[in-house]
Amino acid sequence: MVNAWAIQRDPELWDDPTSSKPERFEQGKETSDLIYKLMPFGLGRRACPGMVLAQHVLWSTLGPLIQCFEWERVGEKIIDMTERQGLTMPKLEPLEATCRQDSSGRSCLLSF
Ligand code: HEM
Repeated sequence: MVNAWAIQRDPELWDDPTSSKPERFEQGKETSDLIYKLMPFGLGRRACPGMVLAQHVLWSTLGPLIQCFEWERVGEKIIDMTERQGLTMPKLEPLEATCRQDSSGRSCLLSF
C-alpha cells in the first residue's frame, strides 16, 4: 500500500510541505511528476473511477465559492489544521468561517 500521506508531506518533494500554498500548483511550478507526488485519486488500475466527475464538481462548486465570496475566519484565533483520524482526514476542530459577497467588482460566475 502506498503511503500517500507521507509522500504529500515529504520535504524532499515539496517546498514547505505543510503550508497551504495553492500557488504552488500554478502552471510551471511543482508540475513535474505532480501526478506521482500528489495522487489525490490514487494511481493505476485501482485509481478512482470518479476522478473526472469529481474534478468537474469541484470546479463548479469550489470555483464560485472562492471567486464570488470573501471568506474570513470567525474570531482572531489562528485556524488549527490538526487532523483527526478518519477516511477523509477530517479536521480535529471543525472549520468555522463567514463569507460575504465579493465587493471587489471582479466578474463572478454566479449572478445574485
Ligand atoms: C474529490 C473527490 C474524490 C477523491 C479525492 C477520490 C479519491 C479516491 C481514491 C484515493 C481512491 C483509491 C484509489 C486507489 O486505491 O489507488 C478512490 C477509489 C474509488 N473512488 Fe474515488 N474519489 C473521489 C470521488 C469519487 C466519485 C465522485 C466517485 C463515483 C462517482 C468515486 C468512486 C470511487 C470508486 C468506485 C473507487 C474504488 C476503485 C477501486 O477500488 O477499483 N470517487 N477514490
